[in-house]
Amino acid sequence: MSTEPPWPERYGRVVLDSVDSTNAEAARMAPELDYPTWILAHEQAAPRGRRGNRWSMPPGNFAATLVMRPGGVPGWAALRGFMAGVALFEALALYVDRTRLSLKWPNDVLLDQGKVAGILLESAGKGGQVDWLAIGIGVNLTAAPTEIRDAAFPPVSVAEQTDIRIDPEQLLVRLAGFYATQEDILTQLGFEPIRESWLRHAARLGEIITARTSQGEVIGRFETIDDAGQLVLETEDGPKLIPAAEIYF
Ligand SMILES: O=C(O)CCCC[C@@H]1SC[C@@H]2NC(=O)N[C@@H]21
Repeated sequence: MSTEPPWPERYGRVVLDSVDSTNAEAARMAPELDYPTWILAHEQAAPRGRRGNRWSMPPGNFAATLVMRPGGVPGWAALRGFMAGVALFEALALYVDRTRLSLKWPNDVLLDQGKVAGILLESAGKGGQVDWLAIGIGVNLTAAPTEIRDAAFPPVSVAEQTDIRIDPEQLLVRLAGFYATQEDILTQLGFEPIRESWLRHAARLGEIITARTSQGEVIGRFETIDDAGQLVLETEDGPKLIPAAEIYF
């Protein structure tokens, strides 16, 4: 891959040797932000994962956060997790055979059925309006963390699964390009084409899966995601819409 694509217009870029967490840095930068900005760090001392979990970042892995002030209601901002998932899928597919990659709802990337990347959305706002949104993306490029949290989806890394070495800064340029395209699609055509792209790469679509929610488990056929990104399961009691859950295959 010799030619470097251009950095997308109207996006800033900050590259740090080390930080506590790129999402924490995003929150600090947000009040002064003029335009959406990618923050990449080569080291994170306190990376965070979804649901209050810690995220582990062995050296050489990818850690970046896109911080923006998109305005609008939280549900609309949350669609950007799917946009980031599609963009990350496309960026990784420049290096790795795309048939080995898939998207696990809501926004993990799987490589050979193991978790290779996770996305953490954090936001703040008031009066029902989003003030800022941080889309934090971690990709196991060189090594998977050794502490296995989710035995159903053991962490894997690109290097260990494929022998392919990806430079984090090079991946960022490609990811930022694909992400900017997703924003253009959202502006011009709405969420529907993004929903369709996400579904094309979805893991286990049409199969029976288990969603573990705060109210218990729901088992059903993974039919689709709706226009708010909710999981739609066809269960014995009819269709169920699930806004938040961990899913198991
Ligand atoms: O739990 C998950 O699946 C989401 C993990 C997200 C990790 C990334 S690494 C870059 C950004 N900064 C953080 O502190 N977390 C996210």
